[in-house]
Amino acid sequence: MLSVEEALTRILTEIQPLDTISLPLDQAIGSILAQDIIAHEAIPPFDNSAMDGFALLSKDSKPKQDQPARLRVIGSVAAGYVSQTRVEEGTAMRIMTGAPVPPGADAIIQVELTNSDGSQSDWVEILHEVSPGNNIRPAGEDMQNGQKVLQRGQEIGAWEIGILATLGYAHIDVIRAPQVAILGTGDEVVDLDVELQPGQIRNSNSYLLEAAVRRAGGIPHRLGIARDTSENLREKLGAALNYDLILTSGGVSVGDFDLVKDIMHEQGQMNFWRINMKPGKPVAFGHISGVPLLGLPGNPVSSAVTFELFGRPVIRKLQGYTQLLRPQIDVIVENGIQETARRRHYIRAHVTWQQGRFIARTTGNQGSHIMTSLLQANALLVIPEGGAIIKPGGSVKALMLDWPESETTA
Ligand SMILES: Nc1nc2c(c(=O)[nH]1)N[C@H]1C(S)=C(S)[C@@H](COP(=O)(O)OP(=O)(O)OC[C@H]3O[C@@H](n4cnc5c(N)ncnc54)[C@H](O)[C@@H]3O)O[C@H]1N2
Ligand code: MOO
Repeated sequence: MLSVEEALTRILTEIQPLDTISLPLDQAIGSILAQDIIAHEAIPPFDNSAMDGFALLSKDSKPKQDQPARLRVIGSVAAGYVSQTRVEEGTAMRIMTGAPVPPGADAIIQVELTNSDGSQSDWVEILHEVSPGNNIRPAGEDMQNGQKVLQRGQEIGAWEIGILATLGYAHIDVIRAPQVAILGTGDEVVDLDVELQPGQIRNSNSYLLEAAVRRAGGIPHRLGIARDTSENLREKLGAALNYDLILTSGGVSVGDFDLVKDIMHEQGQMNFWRINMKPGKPVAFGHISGVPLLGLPGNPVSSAVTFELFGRPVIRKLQGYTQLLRPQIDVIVENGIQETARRRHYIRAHVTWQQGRFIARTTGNQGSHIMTSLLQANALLVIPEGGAIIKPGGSVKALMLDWPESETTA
């Protein structure tokens, strides 16, 4: 059986980032840039005031015979307007934050350091001496015309959106999000609007996977449920060939109706089957007609955990991300663990930061059918192959499911 690391490497080797599309800026959050971003203008575009106050000649701010300099106020300039009037020696102009510095002035003094007769006053006393450039934000101080500000391959977050908007990029080239087909399998599995008959269960996996795919940045499409016949599975998978990735759940073990692997052999290729892990051993990976297919196990927890470990990195790589894997940290296991499994065990746990340490508490019954073991689980404790006994207060590695991906390879 493959190790988790081998399986990940074999999967990711087969996956390459998708092609580029142009997106309106307001839809680009979370995408990876497919172009370098060059500033085609200086930012700020013009010298402007950092304060509400007065524009003046700095040399006019010197006290005269111990008396504050008194200047004639020749006008006012608000943000959004350009003053044509020149500030000459002995004069000052009222100015607001963000307004262009009027010609002639080489400094701004904030209003709190002046004295005047109010907003209509035609004089102002300068209570502090200022140097040239005081409170002036020069053109190009932030970004210069021609400067490369963002690089191809960078993730677009809210701050990048702000910079792109500042530079006037209304559309940008990004790597497109993958279209992901999700197929449930099994004669026992029915949709949510159907009244359960004896022996039936609801198709929870497809809904969980749909949500998880969306959270990973993919565009999910539930393609229903394939019955346990080769014909029906073939037909349903045939409808999935226009997608970038196919996720199935169920039908990958050794039962009489576990047919996903057969169809992969028949219509494409199976790269591997089975990983030395619990939950999630029977994962199968390959392609049909060139479309990558990740066959996840039917047990709900196995399906959820293997999606996090393998499906999510695939969706990220398709989107052009290079950081694909969640970080692992050392945590203290509050309630201890006794584990004898031969496979590597991923135990659902809730990790919190308490008094300077990360403390993990496992989430109860770890059966791969116990969906409630996923509730509160923000981490998977990694118990090595062969098992381990960890006393209460002992330490173990935890894969942090709610920390941003920071690692590139397995
Ligand atoms: N003889 C063996 N039996 C099993 C083995 C094994 O090694 N030898 N492995 C077990 C393990 S581990 C797992 S995991 C499961 C995986 O089986 P499949 O992936 O083939 O899944 P199914 O048999 O179709 O279903 C398993 C379980 O999950 C429920 N299920 C299926 N689809 C859904 C769905 N869409 N939503 C919710 N629940 C679903 C299904 O009813 C079954 O209870 O195999 C073990 N058996
Ligand atoms: O691998 Mo199965 O997921 O242990 O139940």
